[in-house]
Amino acid sequence: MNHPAIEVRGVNRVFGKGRKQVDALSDVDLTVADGEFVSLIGPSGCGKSTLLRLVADLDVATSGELAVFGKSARQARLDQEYGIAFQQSGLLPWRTVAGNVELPLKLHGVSTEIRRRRVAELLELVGLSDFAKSHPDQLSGGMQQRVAIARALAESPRLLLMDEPFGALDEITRERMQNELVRICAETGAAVLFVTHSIPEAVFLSDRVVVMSPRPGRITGIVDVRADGMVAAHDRSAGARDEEGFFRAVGEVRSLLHGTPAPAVTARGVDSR
Ligand SMILES: Nc1ncnc2c1ncn2[C@@H]1O[C@H](COP(=O)(O)OP(=O)(O)OP(=O)(O)O)[C@@H](O)[C@H]1O
Repeated sequence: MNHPAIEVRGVNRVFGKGRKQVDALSDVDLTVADGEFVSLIGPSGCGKSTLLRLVADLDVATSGELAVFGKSARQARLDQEYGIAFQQSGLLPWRTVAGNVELPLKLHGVSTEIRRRRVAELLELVGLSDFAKSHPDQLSGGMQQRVAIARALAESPRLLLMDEPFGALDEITRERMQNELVRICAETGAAVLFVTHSIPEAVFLSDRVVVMSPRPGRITGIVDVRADGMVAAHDRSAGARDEEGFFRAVGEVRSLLHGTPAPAVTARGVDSR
């Protein structure tokens, strides 16, 4: 049986005790299918990063169940089922670009020859073949983020966990990186759980956008961007951002975020009543 990439059931995360208690996540249920791109969006402090960290086995839920490809988060980490990319690229400044990308492979004892081939493939995938010998401080922010994505993909994970990976980039670079990520996901077939503060970014990238409430973080709604006929199922071309359906989806996510009535959306378009 094919397991979903992520299954979260009734997850709660409480930090601290007594007057200092923080209910970060409350009764969260979420399934991310194999190969699906799901974004988490919500106000600051609503628990997006906490949820991602639980999936990545960087933190443990107070209660509830969580599985990654049918395994515990810990087992999935040990089996290198996922790659992680955060807002700060987290590259090691003293290693070259190639040296950074190959690091996970080296740590897992992959032979020099296989590492060399895999790094060449990955750098080609992210368009940085000419920069293998450069150091991170010789690259722009967008290029550094592409190196981080290449590193996250090094072990061919079936799942990518991304926490605002483009948050520190300027708007032009950010859109370019979104286009790149779409292409990389199409080529690798990886599922993605993606945290962002940007509604257009979430709509452009995702199959589904999960909207969370202010603390304690709960899921208040899910916009099924592709299934609701807002953005054509396979259209993630750069031009999709100018389609009417794209704006409808953005409007729907925004109204869920702000708790205002959503415009009625049908498969045929906006219901203007
Ligand atoms: N280790 C911790 N100890 C105590 N409180 C924590 C810890 N980690 C997170 N929190 C609290 O849990 C809540 C959720 O934090 P989290 O970082 O998940 O939010 P977020 O939605 O990712 O926020 P942002 O959009 O600002 O990055 C916040 O109130 C935060 O202060």
